[in-house]
Amino acid sequence: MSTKHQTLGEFIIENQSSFRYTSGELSRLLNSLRLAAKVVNHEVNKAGLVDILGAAGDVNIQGENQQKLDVYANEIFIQTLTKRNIVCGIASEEEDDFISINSQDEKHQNKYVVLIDPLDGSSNIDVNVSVGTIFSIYRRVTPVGTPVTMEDFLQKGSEQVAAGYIVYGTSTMLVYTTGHGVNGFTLNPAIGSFYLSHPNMTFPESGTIYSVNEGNYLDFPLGIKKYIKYCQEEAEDRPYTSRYIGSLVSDFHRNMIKGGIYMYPKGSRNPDGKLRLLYECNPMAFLAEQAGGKSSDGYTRTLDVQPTSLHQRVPFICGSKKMVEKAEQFMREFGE
Ligand SMILES: O=P(O)(O)OC[C@H]1O[C@](O)(COP(=O)(O)O)[C@@H](O)[C@@H]1O
Ligand SMILES: [Mg+2]
Ligand SMILES: [Mg+2]
Repeated sequence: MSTKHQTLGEFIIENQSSFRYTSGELSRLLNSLRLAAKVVNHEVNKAGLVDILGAAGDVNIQGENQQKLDVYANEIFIQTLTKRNIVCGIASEEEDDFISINSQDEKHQNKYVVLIDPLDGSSNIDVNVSVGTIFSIYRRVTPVGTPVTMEDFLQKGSEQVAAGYIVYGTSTMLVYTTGHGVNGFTLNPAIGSFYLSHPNMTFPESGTIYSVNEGNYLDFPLGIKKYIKYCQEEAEDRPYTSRYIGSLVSDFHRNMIKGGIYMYPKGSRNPDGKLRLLYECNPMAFLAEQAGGKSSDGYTRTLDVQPTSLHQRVPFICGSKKMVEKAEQFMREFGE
């Protein structure tokens, strides 16, 4: 059967033997994320017709006004994973603390924890610009059958067993890795199935697209300012194009297909950067590296950063290998 006709469900089963652990549990977990993605996609597509736009009225632990779709997506992913007795713990951008889930089946103790950004690009929800969901999966480190602890979540990104995102855009795609390359699946809304549309996705080694919120330019470290000037005035392969959607998932997806770099540096408003290490930077860094790209905070490889808290933020540079290396060179030369 040509891969183009392969559904995500078939692909997961077929590739199960390549997983680090082959108990079928990770396959069931990925299938649950696939299901939750379809439910959220259904709601996203009719945003504007149903009462899902605007603020929900609460503020999350990040101090951000939660959007109704943030709350809805958060509930759908947590319910879907909890009801299926598939994970032993969940951490989410929209939850202050991690959720410990006891197995409903004595004989079967779950081994995986999931960290999610249920709705990425919240500022774009009300203006019909593409948004996403990001997930990161680890095998727990504490004994199976005992309640999960913070230790199970504060693992280095290099320990991820799987990571991915869903982009709710002109089409809805689910893109993920289990450490054996990156594959993209497009949802056929008429049938309600994801099909393998982008096998073995890879970052072009270099590109001419840079994605950064230049509105914060004055605040940027000198190294980043110099790199942006390099893109605009010095690079041999000019002209470069500035493209910034304001949804990490969408900017990353475009740059992975066309070649480019995404940057969210630190600045006076965000002394540690804005993006969250555990459920934004680590999963995107794992995908980037699996697709031949690169990711760091300007100095340290993102996946080597030892997490210290659930919602910690880090500076983030991610994309085509040569472009990230160039930006790192400017950071080493000019620093903060
Ligand atoms: O508006 P800014 O400061 O440029 O930030 C945009 C960035 O913040 C985010 O929206 C943060 O993610 P959330 O929407 O999940 O909070 C990223 O998707 C995006 O790249
Ligand atoms: Mg986000
Ligand atoms: Mg979010």
